[in-house]
Amino acid sequence: MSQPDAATEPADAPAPTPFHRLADYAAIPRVGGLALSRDGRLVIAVQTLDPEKKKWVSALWEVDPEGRRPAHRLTRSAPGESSPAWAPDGSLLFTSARPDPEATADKNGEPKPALWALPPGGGEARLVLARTGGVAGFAVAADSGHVAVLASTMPGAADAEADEARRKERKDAGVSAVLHESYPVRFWDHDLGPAVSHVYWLGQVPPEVPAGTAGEPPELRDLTPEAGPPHGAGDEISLSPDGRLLARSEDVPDGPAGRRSRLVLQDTATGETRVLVDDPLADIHGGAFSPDGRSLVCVREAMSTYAEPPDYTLLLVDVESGRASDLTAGFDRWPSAPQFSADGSTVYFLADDDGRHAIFRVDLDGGQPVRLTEDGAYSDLQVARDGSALFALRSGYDSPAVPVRVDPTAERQQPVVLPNPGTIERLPGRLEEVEAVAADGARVQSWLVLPEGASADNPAPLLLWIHGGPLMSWNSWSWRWCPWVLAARGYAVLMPNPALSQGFGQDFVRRGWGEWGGAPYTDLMTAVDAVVERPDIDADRTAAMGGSFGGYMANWVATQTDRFRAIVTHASLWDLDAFTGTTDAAYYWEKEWGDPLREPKRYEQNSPHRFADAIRTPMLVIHGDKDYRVPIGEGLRLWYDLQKRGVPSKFLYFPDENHWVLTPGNTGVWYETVIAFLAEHVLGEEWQRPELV
Ligand SMILES: CSCC[C@H](NC(C)=O)C(=O)N[C@@H](C)C(=O)N[C@@H](CO)C(=O)O
Repeated sequence: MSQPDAATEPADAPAPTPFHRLADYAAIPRVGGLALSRDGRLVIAVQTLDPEKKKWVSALWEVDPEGRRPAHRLTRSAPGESSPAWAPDGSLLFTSARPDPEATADKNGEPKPALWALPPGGGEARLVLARTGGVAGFAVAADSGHVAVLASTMPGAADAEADEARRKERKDAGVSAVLHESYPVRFWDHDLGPAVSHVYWLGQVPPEVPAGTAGEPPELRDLTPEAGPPHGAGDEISLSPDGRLLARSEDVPDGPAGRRSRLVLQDTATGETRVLVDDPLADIHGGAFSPDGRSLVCVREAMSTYAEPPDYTLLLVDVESGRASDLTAGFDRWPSAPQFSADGSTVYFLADDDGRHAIFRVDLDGGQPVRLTEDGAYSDLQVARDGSALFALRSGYDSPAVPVRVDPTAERQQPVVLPNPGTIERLPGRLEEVEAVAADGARVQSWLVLPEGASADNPAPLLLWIHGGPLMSWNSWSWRWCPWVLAARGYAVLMPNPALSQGFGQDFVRRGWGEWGGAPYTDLMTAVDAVVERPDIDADRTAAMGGSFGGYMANWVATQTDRFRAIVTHASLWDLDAFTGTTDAAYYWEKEWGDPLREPKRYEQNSPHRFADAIRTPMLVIHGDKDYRVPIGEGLRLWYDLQKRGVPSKFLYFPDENHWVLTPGNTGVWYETVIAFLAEHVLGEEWQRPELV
């Protein structure tokens, strides 16, 4: 089945949906962060294309929590606004790299995010705090309104002036080098050091000064003067409601080239610090205070070993004594993002469950967690202060993220969608949930997107999409991997959750632990086998695609079977040994794979590069040079190995994208190139080279 690509039709012909034309797709508003005030005002961050269509820019919009009035835009600036949080007086704090209208000169050079406040009654936002290295994040105390900020700081800089002077010294001397004495040295897409993150106490947001008057820069107190490489004071902070205590997850050395995180508590008046939860066998993070500030709930992530995958649970911690108890013992899912209820008697949290990312509730006085939502994937959970409602962002394959209201007392509910600028009116096809049974009896759940018109008379070509992680699952909307863009071009897209996927229990993860080429691969084939039996799917025209771990698996598929007509592999792992030594956090992988020198077995059995000679399927390799998670060496070596063997292949290389392709222009050519490659090999059409690459 082939459908005309609206992109090739006259530009003024109306497209049936925004997924038919990549320009329309890029222009869909994208809803991000959500924040609820104590008096029930709701704000979301919405990304739209800038006038030049070179980047997506985020602005803050107010949403009616009752769902009666349309959302309206609160902020407007070229660099955009993000990370909204309400202060108890009703002012709205956010970060933005917008210029300060009061500033006489731009001391900072390249604009960096600063802390801004919009007054309670609306009007002009004002600059609260700027730092040369930018404001990386902040926390507001729910009752007192005290503020703590995260800012990157040069070693030994006691104040903002010294920090600025040290940065200038390096710049003037043309020095960008960093001397490391600990592991790791990079994170995601940036180098670590020499500046590291510090936590500063701002206290109350200083009052506004009359227009035209130069206010004194606010006084900051460094709560973490000892913060050092590689990660400084971390990037996760929360304040007790009265602002007296600050909890943060702190990164500490754990064996040679290893790290783990622990929870520390600081007295914000004295800076005195004590370790609240430190477990040599676990990472501790995500601390949230109870409304009375006497307890904390946090996530304990039992570290994986060669034999066992990680496991997660929620800890309820007494702030005074540090005594911790397991709130979700026996719950065979991985809880995250916990929040107390308004009266402190319950904790709400999120967890992957059966192809969903649901909201759960667990009572402090015992009992098993209860699932509150039926379908969809939730994030940005907010608890109303009067206990009447929860607010969150909900997405799924039926919708991108939209703000919703959730009843805290109802189970397995469909939430109320609140008016917002990101709702999609029509999708180019339909969504089904399907399942298959593996040889060992395990159930393999999948999402199947079907294009309009797919039928026995007009069976759709099939794309197998393989998720990354691998410890995650297909359950939420992704703008980077949006199946509807392919459905609008006539493809069915199968998104299976094979062994190692989250939300199906610990045993389901164990099935694939250390054996990526085993059950995770055979589960995917089981899912494909079941779907190609359907009359509305064309079993002869299929392709496999994946990114990151999904790219690993796409490579593995290429070495194991010739059943697909094409393979697309993005940011993929090719040589597991080389990858483990060069990724930004080797310790994350070494636990599962073992020391590459002393325990080579798993590397040898599961590394696709060792089976390169078996590849016959045409491959599209995609990689970004700023990818420090799966470094570019993986893509380069894969490309070389394919070229040496004469495998029909193409390499879409992004010199300045990271693990993800994020700019509108590059996103457009990503989809264009993938669509052209699939059209050639799956649909048998002539190769059409995308114009701009
Ligand atoms: C919770 S999934 C594990 C994430 C993993 N973390 C580290 C420290 O390496 C990771 O980044 N895995 C990548 C190889 C990957 O597959 N990433 C996927 C999912 O995050 C992606 O789409 O980028």
